[in-house]
Amino acid sequence: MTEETLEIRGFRIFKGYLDTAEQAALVEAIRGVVRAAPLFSPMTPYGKPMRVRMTSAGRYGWVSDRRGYRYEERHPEGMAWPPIPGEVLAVWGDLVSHARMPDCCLVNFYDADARMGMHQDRDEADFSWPVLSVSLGDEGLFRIGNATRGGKTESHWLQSGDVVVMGGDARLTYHGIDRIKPGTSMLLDAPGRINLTCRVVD
Ligand SMILES: O=C(O)CCC(=O)C(=O)O
Ligand SMILES: [Fe+2]
Repeated sequence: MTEETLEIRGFRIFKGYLDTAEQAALVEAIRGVVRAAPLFSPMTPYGKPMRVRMTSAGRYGWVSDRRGYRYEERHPEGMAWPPIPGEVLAVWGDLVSHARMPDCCLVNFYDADARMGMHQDRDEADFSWPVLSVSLGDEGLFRIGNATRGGKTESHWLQSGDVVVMGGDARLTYHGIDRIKPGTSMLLDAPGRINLTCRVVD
């Protein structure tokens, strides 16, 4: 159900890709992931807590602590990550590839005052695979920068149901979430935003 597709600096933004029922089904599936692998608050390698809480599904999950950013086969509490929900894989299949499925679906939960600083996603082995992002819940202000840190940026409010494909030259472009706008979606029971990013890891 894509309403329109935008392209900003090579980021393909499918506005309203998921309808309300599809969004609700994804939220249910993610609740299952969180029951199996609870959200945790990662530390940056510099010892500062990250503002988002996160968990993962798939063969690998993304973690961060004093030892650095990396993928691990186990949650910090020791359990294996649950499988990536079929609803998420379906979006990947439609927009990226049927030939290879992602190894990791990172789940980021933003509460009303969470944000994510500008960064590149570069812990994966093969940058020819895009990162696919799904937004659920309150709107988030997505900032898109450049191939190196700094410089002029462009921003776009990501809404519930929007899907972004970050591939090609945009794969290593800096990006982040400046803030969310609590109360802009009724999808979740409380203010907040969920973002899913699917990644091919190795
Ligand atoms: O929350 C978002 O929309 C982006 C998340 C992100 O960039 C990441 O998890 O690497
Ligand atoms: Fe990212």
